[in-house]
Amino acid sequence: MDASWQEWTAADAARWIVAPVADDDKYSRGVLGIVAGSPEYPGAAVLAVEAAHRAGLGMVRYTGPRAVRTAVLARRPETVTAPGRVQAWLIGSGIDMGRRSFMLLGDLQGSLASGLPVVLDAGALDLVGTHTAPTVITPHARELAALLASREIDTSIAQVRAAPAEWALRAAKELGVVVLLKGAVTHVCDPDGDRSTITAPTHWLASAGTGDVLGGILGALVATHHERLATDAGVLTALAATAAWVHGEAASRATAAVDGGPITALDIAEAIPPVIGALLAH
Ligand SMILES: NC(=O)C1=CN([C@@H]2O[C@H](COP(=O)(O)OP(=O)(O)OC[C@H]3O[C@@H](n4cnc5c(N)ncnc54)[C@H](OP(=O)(O)O)[C@@H]3O)[C@@H](O)[C@H]2O)[C@@H](O)CC1
Ligand SMILES: Nc1ncnc2c1ncn2[C@@H]1O[C@H](COP(=O)(O)OP(=O)(O)O)[C@@H](O)[C@H]1O
Repeated sequence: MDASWQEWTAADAARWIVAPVADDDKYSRGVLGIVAGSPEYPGAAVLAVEAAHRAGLGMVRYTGPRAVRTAVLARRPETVTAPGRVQAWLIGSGIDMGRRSFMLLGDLQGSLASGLPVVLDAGALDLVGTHTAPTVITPHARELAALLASREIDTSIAQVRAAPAEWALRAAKELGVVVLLKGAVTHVCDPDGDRSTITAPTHWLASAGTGDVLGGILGALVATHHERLATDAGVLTALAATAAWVHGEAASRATAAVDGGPITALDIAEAIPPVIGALLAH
């Protein structure tokens, strides 16, 4: 691998975790708007919302389809389902690009037009480049290959899997956004040359929904740092690397709690708070 890729550490991550102070309220801490989940994939919204709450932020607003809202509220009644102001967006998880309704597309485009920092995942990845908001995309190898192919950049899943560092960097430069390319080693980079790897501490992560949990963690970190992001969009890269580190560490703790046995995406979300606590004490 290129020597300029550095492994993100606990000490690096600890710099990006903030706890509330006396004059904070739920709004100053950051509100994350989530446009995710669908009748086909309601669980993705539940997982992203759960992870965002567990990572620590002021509020989550979720205004998706009624059936999905019901599922989200059953798991996390703290979630606000009325529309309103937010400081950051997580969009696309659990959405099938090919089945987006006119209304949903309007919601996605509205989020992007807000100019607020945005985490673009799964079914919203094709919208990258249609706006100027500070953006981080969170594809896995198949999604990155499809996205690049749609921009007439000739590649394949096999090529992305064989050289993830190169393709993540190429995508960041061509698309002008922060790229978090998921895998057993996650690559985070931006067009300015910042680049980090996060090596997953456990392969039990390879199960359905863990990417949705990562999106929730990252969305929460972005919302929490909204004031800094308003003047310095460059910190998005560090926030993305921190989210991947927290995700891996939560998975590590979750499997350790079951003697190294299997874990689910929800187990990972539930293991986030002690990871945040340990980073605050770091
Ligand atoms: N709980 C939830 O709500 C969850 C919701 N989720 C949401 O789902 C959405 C899609 O995300 P994704 O990454 O899974 O799909 P995607 O990149 O389009 O790849 C599809 C490819 O997989 C392949 N394939 C399928 N079955 C296969 C098999 N048995 N064995 C081998 N291959 C198989 C299939 O190949 P094919 O069958 O066409 O040959 C196709 O190429 C996304 O919005 C995400 O957020 C997920 O997070 C999970 C939890
Ligand atoms: N073999 C593996 N070892 C460790 N981590 C993995 C492995 N495969 C995938 N992951 C991690 O698991 C998560 C899977 O996310 P994603 O592919 O979006 O799944 P889903 O769409 O089901 O949520 C990512 O964070 C990725 O880095």
